[in-house]
Amino acid sequence: MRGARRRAFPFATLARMKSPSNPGHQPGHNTVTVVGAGLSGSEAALAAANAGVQVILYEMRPQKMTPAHRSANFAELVCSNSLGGEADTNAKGLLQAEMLSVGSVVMQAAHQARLPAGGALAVERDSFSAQVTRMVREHPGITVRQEELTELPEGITVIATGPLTSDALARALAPVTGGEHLSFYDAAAPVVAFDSIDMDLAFRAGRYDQSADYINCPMNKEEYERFYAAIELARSHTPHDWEKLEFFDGCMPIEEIARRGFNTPRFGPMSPKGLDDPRTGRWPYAVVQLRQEDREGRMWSLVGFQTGLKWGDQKTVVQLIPGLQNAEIVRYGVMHRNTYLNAPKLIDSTLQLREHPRLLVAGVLAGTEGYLESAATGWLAGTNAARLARGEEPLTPPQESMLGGLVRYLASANAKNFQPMNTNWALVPDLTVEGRKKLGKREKRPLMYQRGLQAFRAWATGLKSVQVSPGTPSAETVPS
Ligand SMILES: Cc1cc2nc3c(=O)[nH]c(=O)nc-3n(C[C@H](O)[C@H](O)[C@H](O)COP(=O)(O)OP(=O)(O)OC[C@H]3O[C@@H](n4cnc5c(N)ncnc54)[C@H](O)[C@@H]3O)c2cc1C
Repeated sequence: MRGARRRAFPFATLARMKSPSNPGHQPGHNTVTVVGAGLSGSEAALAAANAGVQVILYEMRPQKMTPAHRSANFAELVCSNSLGGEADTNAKGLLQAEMLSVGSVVMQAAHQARLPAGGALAVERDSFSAQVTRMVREHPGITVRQEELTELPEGITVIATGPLTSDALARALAPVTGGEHLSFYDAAAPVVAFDSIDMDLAFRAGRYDQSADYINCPMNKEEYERFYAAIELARSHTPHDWEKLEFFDGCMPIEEIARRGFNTPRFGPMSPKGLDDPRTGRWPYAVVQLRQEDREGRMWSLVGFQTGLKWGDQKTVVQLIPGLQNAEIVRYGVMHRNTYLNAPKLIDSTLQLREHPRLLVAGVLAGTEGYLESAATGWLAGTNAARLARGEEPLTPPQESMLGGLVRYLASANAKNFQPMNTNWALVPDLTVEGRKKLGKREKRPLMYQRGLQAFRAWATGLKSVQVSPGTPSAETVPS
């Protein structure tokens, strides 16, 4: 079994720690505190509780809401309702399979709440988070405290407070992170009502004849030029201070994409590739795709249209899209603060803070991007927190696995311009087969998928606290 060989937490140190900042918070030796019940915190709490330790879970909602959350539910999805592609050619597909194999609560709930979305794992958001909430609340080993934590508690703690960590806790984190936590903004896309979409202009299709789960709004050149001019004008009305900020490439506002050039949206979220317009039999000049948001299909979000435009301007821009000329916007796009640590400077691949090994971080705060990545790092942080509580070494999954690749990247990336990272194939070692010069992506990725899943399952099988589900991958030999 591969594992990081350091930072077991000595209990003598535990005894010397400061008294608790929150009255009534008294973690014992077999107790782990988890702060935040989002994607990562819910997963961390269940992983630790399933490993047999007592968990105290703090969640500040609904007493104190974040700017993006709307409910009191745990693991609320604040923007898209997709956990990414499931195929064995997709890096997210591998991470999903790894998480399923160790009984991830987020993956279980996602499968129960899934909606049709081509090759992606999309969910009905309310039933998804209701299901996670139920599983966390019903676990006998978890005590939920619905309050904001404003100081770091004593004892072994997983901090999973996400991109919208409350200001008070962010301040409390500064001394242990050396003030090296950063913040910037990213954006959510508008959602429109299905019955306001003109289906005489829009058409249902998936790219390259994949299942027709998307609604596509096609544009000819003149329509695109009008749309582009409007978005340029709208951008000039919007306060400019956010433009100096850095964005995740995968969540860049559409107006920022447009600022980079006339054709940039057409080569990004508005790409027409693989979409035959039934009216012309050809690919349009540009396309806006809509993805189903709720089980009934009454709400559809504009794919890749995260935006911080003022709401009046947003409406003008959206209604210039053919098929959306009368669109009713049921949720406007917004931009939000994002808090994360400079992971390579601060954390080990076990997700412990190097200088404060009793503290573990997970989710966006740990420098990951994405729902699935947050959940997966939550699972590892919870598992390692439980190991520390039992006096065992914390571990790192194998490097061939997607989770192993991700946490190794967090601990070892270039700290200078560190930006949150999501799952991708470059995180795991490349694959070569003896006697073959070069494998194409389509050939190689399913093999990397099997290699990663086999390695992960073998590693997880060695963890006494984890039940690894039988089944995939196939028994055929995987090249190393
Ligand atoms: C606006 C926005 C849109 C996003 N869109 C997407 C997307 O479309 N797809 C995607 O994959 N990812 C998206 N992300 C990024 C990321 O995947 C999600 O934010 C994800 O929810 C992060 O999981 P997490 O567990 O780190 O944080 P969260 O899920 O936000 O969980 C953190 C929890 O901690 C609680 N909390 C905060 N401070 C305290 C405190 N002091 N005491 C107690 N509780 C506290 C919060 O209330 C929250 O419930 C988006 C992020 C933002 C901000």
